[in-house]
Amino acid sequence: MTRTLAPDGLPFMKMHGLGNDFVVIDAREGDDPVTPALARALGDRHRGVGFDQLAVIRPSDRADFALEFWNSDGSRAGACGNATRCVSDWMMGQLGLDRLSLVTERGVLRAVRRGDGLVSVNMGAPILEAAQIPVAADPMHLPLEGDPVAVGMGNPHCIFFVPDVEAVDIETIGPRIEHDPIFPERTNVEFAALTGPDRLRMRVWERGAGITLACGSGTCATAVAAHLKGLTGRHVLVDVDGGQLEIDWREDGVWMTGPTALVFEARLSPAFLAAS
Ligand SMILES: N[C@@H](CCC[C@H](N)C(=O)O)C(=O)O
Repeated sequence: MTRTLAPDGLPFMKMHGLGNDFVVIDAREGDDPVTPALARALGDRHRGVGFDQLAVIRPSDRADFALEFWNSDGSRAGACGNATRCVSDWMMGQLGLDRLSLVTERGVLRAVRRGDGLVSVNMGAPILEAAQIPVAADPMHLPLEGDPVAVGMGNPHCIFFVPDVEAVDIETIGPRIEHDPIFPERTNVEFAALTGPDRLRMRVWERGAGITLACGSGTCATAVAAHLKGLTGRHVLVDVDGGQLEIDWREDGVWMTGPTALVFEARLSPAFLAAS
């Protein structure tokens, strides 16, 4: 990869979806500036900008644009639902559209701005091959009852249904499950409970980022798991720490809808780029 060290720095945007926050770099023109080291430096909330994920916009000949995701620990992620909604919303504004297509590691996805201003993205079909994890919660020596469900949304998720989500010590249990050897690529970990008809409460430990206020792909995976367990229908509301997402598992994929926010636009200094 070559590095862009423009004399006036590198433009970026800060966005969030329900407090799941992102730095977004538009790399459709110019050299590729992103390396694992730059992602880690930028993700540092004290010495960088701080984010849960870094999203890089690239050109595509298959869709309106392509998106690539990095976690704050410098690892890559195959999917990020909230960043997909945020960047799609911004891109629809730039292109004067109210719907568009984009390419991620999952393939071509579609995004739409609804009449109420919320943005929906089709995250594609869930991957259910590993839906019953071969190891139950007990042998993992976890203080949790019930076996987890594994759902892929272009990235791995392991969902535990628990009686009281607020009582789970996510900071302790989350990293143990993320790094358990049964997940060779590590995993995102969700803790969920049914709180009403077709309504779920979910908290998350994200692979490569830790506790976040929302995880779009995790919310999709949790809704799929809840339906597979017979707890809900295919259309659910999910309350996460940062707000609420609407999930609709349709014939053509799992649609996720929620708010987006552009917080500010700025430039990374050449000195920061040179040091990272
Ligand atoms: N916050 C995201 C998920 C980000 C990627 C995840 N941490 C991974 O490593 O798979 C979302 O909104 O989906």
